[in-house]
Amino acid sequence: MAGFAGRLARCWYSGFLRSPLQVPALGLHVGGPAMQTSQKDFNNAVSQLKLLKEDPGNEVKLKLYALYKQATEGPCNVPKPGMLDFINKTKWDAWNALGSLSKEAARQNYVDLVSKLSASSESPSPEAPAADRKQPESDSLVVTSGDGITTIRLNRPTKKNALTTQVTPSARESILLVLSRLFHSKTMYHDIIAALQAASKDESPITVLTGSGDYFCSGNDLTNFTSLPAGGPEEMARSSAVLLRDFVNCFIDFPKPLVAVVNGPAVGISVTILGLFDVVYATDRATFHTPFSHLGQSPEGCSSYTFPKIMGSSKAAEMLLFGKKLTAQEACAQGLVTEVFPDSTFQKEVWARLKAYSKLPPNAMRISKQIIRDREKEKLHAVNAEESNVLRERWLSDECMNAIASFLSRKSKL
Ligand SMILES: CCCCCCCCCCC/C=C/C(=O)SCCNC(=O)CCNC(=O)[C@H](O)C(C)(C)COP(=O)(O)OP(=O)(O)OC[C@H]1O[C@@H](n2cnc3c(N)ncnc32)[C@H](O)[C@@H]1OP(=O)(O)O
Repeated sequence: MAGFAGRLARCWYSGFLRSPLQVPALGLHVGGPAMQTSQKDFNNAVSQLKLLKEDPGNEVKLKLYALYKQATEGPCNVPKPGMLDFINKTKWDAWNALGSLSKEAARQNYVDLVSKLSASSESPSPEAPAADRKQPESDSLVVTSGDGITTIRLNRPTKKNALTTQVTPSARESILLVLSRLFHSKTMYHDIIAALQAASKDESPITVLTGSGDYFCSGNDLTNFTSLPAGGPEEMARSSAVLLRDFVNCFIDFPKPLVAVVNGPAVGISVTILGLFDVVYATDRATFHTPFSHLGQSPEGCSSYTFPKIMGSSKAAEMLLFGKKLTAQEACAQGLVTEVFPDSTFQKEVWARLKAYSKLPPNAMRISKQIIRDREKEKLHAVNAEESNVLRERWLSDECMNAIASFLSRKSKL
């Protein structure tokens, strides 16, 4: 007890417990020296936010939004938006969660949060940009070329490289712009399409898709479903089906050797498109999971056609209908993966091999790919169109809505 009291006292004196109460969900101060922040400090923080070099992520942006509203308007005083108005409901929830926090305390929390973000965005990034970094379409996707290889790297490691339709805002965007861009604009899917189109015409003989961090990709970002456009769910489903079809078409039509360097687990659409790659190298840590039924959805990426062809109809059904997760070794035995490498040597071995392959005559490789793939293209486009149409319906189903709501409320994980 004495030890605990001593530690408590030391914490108190070192300022750790300066603010005696906290709102647990957001980790916010609600008392103590909060009253000392002036309107000027607050205005400075609002300006400072515009200079951030890195996207703080949607969760932090929501906190900032809520604190800004509380600091300027006081406790939430507007009616709760409807169930399907996901975005406004999420914003309302964040603001409402601040309860009766005073305007002064909200100002203090806002200033503290911005100053923390500014400090961390000034420290050097752990992944320094490669010297040959070419066209960063956004921070979520990094495209580099070198050694005869163009590498398209999914770069949202904190979200397991989920494919978002929300844009990573670049530096110098005002809070209003940051918030408005939370909703719609160019997406990671569009960035990948653009990167593939550029790579199809560039000098590199080989193109690679890989991920940053411990995941290859966790599939479609399920929070994409919260961005309801003006036309409501029907419009969201319609435009998403068009986006999906265009996205998959780029893989079907890609003219050069396309290699997946699967650096960790892969989920959903990042698994299904593998059937459209020429070669798939995987670390032994990778797993392959298509939980479409769990999500009330259905197969895409031409997997309803390529998977039965690659692994036989019954193995394909176990993955696509029942969501059986394959280990890297199983995926290799079933033909989805070309070769599995020990995680400790994965990067070294794979890149050395790809560098050697990239020295092969590029035209010969393109022509060989054409002969192998061309007779299937028409069929693949038809399958892609059909899968996208079926998904359009699925996205409006209760099964799908409930599964997404469940993930968003953190009740379910795969
Ligand atoms: C209608 C709108 C669509 C518009 C676009 C259409 C375009 C085509 C769409 C094609 C259809 C695609 C289908 C699919 O891909 S289905 C597969 C979807 N993916 C999932 O269901 C995976 C969900 N994630 C998880 O189950 C777990 O996060 C996972 C097992 C991947 C990892 O678990 P772990 O415990 O290791 O890590 P965390 O859960 O703590 O994850 C860290 C943070 O990352 C967030 N995260 C991870 N994956 C996703 C995701 N797919 N969507 C959204 N967010 C994701 C996770 O929430 C954590 O975030 P926080 O730190 O903020 O909590």
